[in-house]
Order: sequence, then C-alpha cells, then structure tokens
Amino acid sequence: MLRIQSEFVEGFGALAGLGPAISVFGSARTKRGSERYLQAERIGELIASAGVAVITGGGPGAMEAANKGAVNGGGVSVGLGIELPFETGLNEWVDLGVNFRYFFARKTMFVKYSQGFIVLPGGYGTLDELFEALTLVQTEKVTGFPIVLVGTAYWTPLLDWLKNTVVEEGAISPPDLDLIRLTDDIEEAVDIMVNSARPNGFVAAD
Ligand SMILES: CC(C)=CCNc1ncnc2c1ncn2[C@@H]1O[C@H](COP(=O)(O)O)[C@@H](O)[C@H]1O
Repeated sequence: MLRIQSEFVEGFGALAGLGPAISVFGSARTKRGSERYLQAERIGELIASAGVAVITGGGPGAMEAANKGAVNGGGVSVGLGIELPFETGLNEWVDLGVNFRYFFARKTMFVKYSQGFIVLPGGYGTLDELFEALTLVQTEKVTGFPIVLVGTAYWTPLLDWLKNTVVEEGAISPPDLDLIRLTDDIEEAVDIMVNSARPNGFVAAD
C-alpha cells in the first residue's frame, strides 16, 4: 500500500513543474536505424522544437528514439520507466526519469502530464496504452485529448476491425471511432497535438 502511494507521490513530485508535454508510445523492439526508429526520433525532435516536452516509457526502441529526438531538438526528455524482470533500465536519452514498479501508477502519469498521445506501431504495451487513453476520452475522464496513430498500413486493419466488428456488434458507437486520428504525416501528428493546447490532466481535480 505504502509502496503504491509513494509511486504516486514520487511521480507527481518529479513531474509537477514540467509544463506542456506530449506522450509518444511505440514498440520497445523498434530497431535502431530502422525507418520507424527514425520516424519516432523525428517526432521527438518536432515536439521539442515546438517547446513541448516529450514523455515516453523510458525504454528501448521507439521510446528511446523519441527521447533522442527530444534531446537533439533541445527539449525536455522524460522517461517513465517500468521495473521488469528482464530489466533494461532507462534509455540513455532520458533527462528526467522516474521508475515505477506498477503499470497503473505509471499510466496515470502519462495522462496527467501530457496533452495527448502519439502512438507508433507497437505490441501489447502500446495497445494497452492506446486503449486506456481511448477509454478515458470516451468516458470523458479526460477531455480535448487527441490520440494520433502514426502508420496507416499498420493501424488500418485494427481500425477496420473496430468499424466492421466492434461498431457492428454495438460495443462502441460510430462517433467513438472519431476519437482516433490516423496519419503517416508526422508533422501533422505533432501539429494536432501542439494545437490542441489543452491544459494537462484529468477533468476532475485528481
Ligand atoms: C526489449 C524489451 C521488451 C524491453 C522492455 N522495456 C520496456 N521499458 C519501458 N517501457 C516498456 C517496456 N516494454 C514495454 N513498455 C511499455 O509498453 C510500450 C511498448 O510495449 P510494446 O513493445 O509495444 O509491447 C511502451 O510505450 C512502454 O510504455
């Protein structure tokens, strides 16, 4: 119990003065030098150039790339790491790092301290973060919170499934699909975020 509480206290303390920030998610397995890695790096750089901090899961792959871009763009590079059995530690491009034992405490920080999510191709971890954000926006626990998927080829089959199966089944309504933006254009992705200019955080005062 105390450990859980201390994770929240430590996270809030470390991030309180952060200012505007955007979270970037994507696969921990994205390879250095790959097209996707370079794309994540460029996204980090564009966000930083707009004077906005970049928040990632602090790990390898797309997270590392976005943190690297943030540093190269002269911005604040945040990593919210997670303790895992196969420890990899925070990547070398994280300037402001916080480590968590619990995914749920860490997930609170991404939403509370960023104004939107940019989501690159990824696996279960990325999908978890994407669907948690969608649930929070759908239920209006957060408002004005853009969620942008980057990579049309990767994401279109998922969006088709949501449209053709999940909406058809009545499990979500058609407007729920509009909560997701999809693009291959990383400048557009960053523009959507930066222009949303919403104050960070949950609707309720925590
Ligand atoms: C090589 C490897 C698996 C390292 C794991 N190291 C990690 N470090 C930090 N965050 C992580 C890690 N693995 C998953 N995550 C979380 O889940 C997402 C990536 O998971 P995935 O690779 O898409 O499913 C990230 O956005 C991050 O928030």
